[in-house]
Amino acid sequence: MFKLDPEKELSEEALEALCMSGSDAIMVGGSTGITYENTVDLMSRVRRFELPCVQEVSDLEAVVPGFDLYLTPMVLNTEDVTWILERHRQGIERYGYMIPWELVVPEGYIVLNPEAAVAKLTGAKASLTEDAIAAYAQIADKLMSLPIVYLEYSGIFGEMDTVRRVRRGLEQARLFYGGGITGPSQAIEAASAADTVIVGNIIYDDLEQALSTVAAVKGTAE
Ligand SMILES: CC(C)=CCC/C(C)=C/CC/C(C)=C/CC/C(C)=C/CC/C(C)=C/CC/C(C)=C/CC/C(C)=C/COP(=O)(O)OP(=O)(O)O
Ligand SMILES: O=P(O)(O)OC[C@@H](O)CO
Ligand SMILES: [Mg+2]
Repeated sequence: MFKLDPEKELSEEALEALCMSGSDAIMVGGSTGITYENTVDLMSRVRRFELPCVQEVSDLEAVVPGFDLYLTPMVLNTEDVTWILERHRQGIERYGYMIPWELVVPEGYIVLNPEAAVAKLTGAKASLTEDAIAAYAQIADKLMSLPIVYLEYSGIFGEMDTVRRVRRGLEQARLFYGGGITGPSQAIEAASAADTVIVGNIIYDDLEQALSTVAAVKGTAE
């Protein structure tokens, strides 16, 4: 899945290449600079193509009707309750009966790069032992019954042994991996360790490398 950041510029050609790449879906989201306007704009551009388009909700001002799904992060490794349930309470109070609950899917986020914007924003305690990471994942899977555990290494390529260990411990949750995938070999590694891989920043740094991850993950590379 490609994660497109509404704050960043993307040419029509680049967007078309991403949407026609064979990727399973486009996720729209980012941790900073997300507005209603830039989200609507990106959603309507992606909507010209047939693949599913999901919003990863990060700001209450930027909730946009019309996505296929709403992924809702809950950051598990922060002590700031804002990012676990307070924004969510505010969202429910604000949008009430307009919320299409059948389209809302919570994600148990474990933020693992202390330098990432998301770690700073949420005050995540991101320098964790492997045991602690595995324990957070078990909380998401077994205590909270969250359908998605997201290992978020945003900006750096993570420790694949840790990703594999987390996945082995999950009973019902799907494991999302995101962070530092800059080409096909890392995409293959991550895809063999997790259920879903998310490719973000490289889209804006080297589009060809980003595109090459799709065939690599799907095993259709020449
Ligand atoms: C009416 C309607 C259509 C409603 C649907 C919306 C909905 C789900 C309503 C239900 C109410 C509800 C549960 C709302 C939640 C609202 C909310 C704002 C929750 C907070 C989410 C959260 C924890 C945000 C913190 C930041 C975060 C985890 C962002 C995720 C994306 C991410 C990590 C991007 C990477 O960031 P990037 O910008 O790329 O950073 P780098 O610089 O590191 O690259
Ligand atoms: O931008 P990168 O490092 O590819 O990470 C992808 C995604 O997990 C970010 O939320
Ligand atoms: Mg990014």
